[in-house]
Amino acid sequence: MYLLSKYKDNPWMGFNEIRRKHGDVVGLQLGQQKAVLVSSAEVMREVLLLKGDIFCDRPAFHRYALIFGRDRHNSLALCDWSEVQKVRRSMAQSGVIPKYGSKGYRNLSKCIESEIKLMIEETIGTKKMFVLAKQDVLILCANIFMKYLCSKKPPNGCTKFLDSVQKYDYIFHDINQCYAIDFIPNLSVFGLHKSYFDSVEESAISLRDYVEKEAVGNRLEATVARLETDGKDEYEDFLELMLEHYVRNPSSMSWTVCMYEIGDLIGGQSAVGNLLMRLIGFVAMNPSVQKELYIEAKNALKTRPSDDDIITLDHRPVMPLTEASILETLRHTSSPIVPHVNRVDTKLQEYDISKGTMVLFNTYYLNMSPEFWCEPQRFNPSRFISSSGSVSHISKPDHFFPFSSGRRACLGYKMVQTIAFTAIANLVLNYDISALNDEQLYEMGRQLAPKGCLALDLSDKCFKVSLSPRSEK
Ligand code: HEM
Repeated sequence: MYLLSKYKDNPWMGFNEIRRKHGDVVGLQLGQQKAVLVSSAEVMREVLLLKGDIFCDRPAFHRYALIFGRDRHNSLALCDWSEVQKVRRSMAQSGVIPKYGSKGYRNLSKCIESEIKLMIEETIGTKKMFVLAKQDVLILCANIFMKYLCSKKPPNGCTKFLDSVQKYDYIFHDINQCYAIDFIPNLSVFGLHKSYFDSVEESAISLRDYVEKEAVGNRLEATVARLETDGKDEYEDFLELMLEHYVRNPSSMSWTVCMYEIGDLIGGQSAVGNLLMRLIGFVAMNPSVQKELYIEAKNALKTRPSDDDIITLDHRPVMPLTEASILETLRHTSSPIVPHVNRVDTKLQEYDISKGTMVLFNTYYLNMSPEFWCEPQRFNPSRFISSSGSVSHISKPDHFFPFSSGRRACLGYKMVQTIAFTAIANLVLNYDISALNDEQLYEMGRQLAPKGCLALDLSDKCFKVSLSPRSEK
């Protein structure tokens, strides 16, 4: 803890020092918590894949419980592995990882396109420069998530909806932090962070209420009515799929678990919003990359014209650089894998790992070390492009897995890739994106420096960019 506290601004530098001194598998005692730091792709694969059935639980941080009704097992991402988790994970998978060409995929691409089109129509008509803030990006993503998962379109300016967007981001920001009290729960007797934790819990309770009343509303009654009249397995959206499962198998998932599941997935809006804002920031700071992205988008529309001159998911195969700009943002973000915990005594390489040890993954080292990447600090999407003849395609090295792997791997990667792709492609096609002024440029550089955390500063403190409509497309 002492060594890590030396690197308050970026604890990953502390992890790197530990790796340099002691190797790829290092046992740590973090307060009352036994932990092991792993820093090689080979050992990570041992944890995530080879012994995925052993390292499948999560740490029991009190903070996690506060967000989920005082029981972290209500959460999709922070619970231990269980029969309920198996069921709700596979259900979530069919909702947020729709197969290419399926009805779900077509529905997702329609939701994304209509929201992006709306944003462009509302802003481009003015032909004036405007300021884009993180809140705008979060609202765009929240609209897509609500529409796709629950077929809901909150009215413009709806205060309950705007409040939920802000609260989801607040909770997301908190989950991405790490506190000494997580590892030394006894510190709570000193009332450390009490008012802050109270406000996190309050926001989480209010979001739970929002989900049940506004996102779900009367859909349970509607699902029951549909099943009684036609009984067909045709569901409209993820919410209906989940409610249908609840009606048919009430003993396999409680109502509370269902409400947290849909709430967790709607909350994915904040992860996508923060990543997209990062990508927009990187594009603003790197005009030469922006120019290449613009040319790629313009050419894609020429070879595959679309209604309304919008870049759609159908353009993905001919826009590898745009795809690569998302990967490069993920590399720079170096968001950590949520810690895993082993449920029985086991071994990692030749080391004994006792039951209940928390595994920390040194993804920062794998993503930012000059041992693995040429000029790792540079934002250079082309590093993910390979060419065979005149055809370019994406190629990812084996040590890069931003969404993790195995039975607890991220469920949101398709939402991230599809939304971020369509949004950035249409933004660069229509606008020149730049820093607002020198002060904002400095802030952007500071906030985008790799720190192993996906959450940007909260909306009121986050950098802003300027968008000037292009004179020609
Ligand atoms: C840039 C955005 C995102 C990144 C970098 C990211 C990354 C990750 C990582 C590294 C994990 C941990 C995997 C593990 O422990 O092995 C994870 C878990 C998870 N992610 Fe994401 N994620 C993102 C967005 C999303 C979105 C948009 C959603 C929902 C739609 C989502 C849903 C989940 C869930 C449910 C889990 C927990 C899975 C489980 O524990 O079984 N993620 N994510």
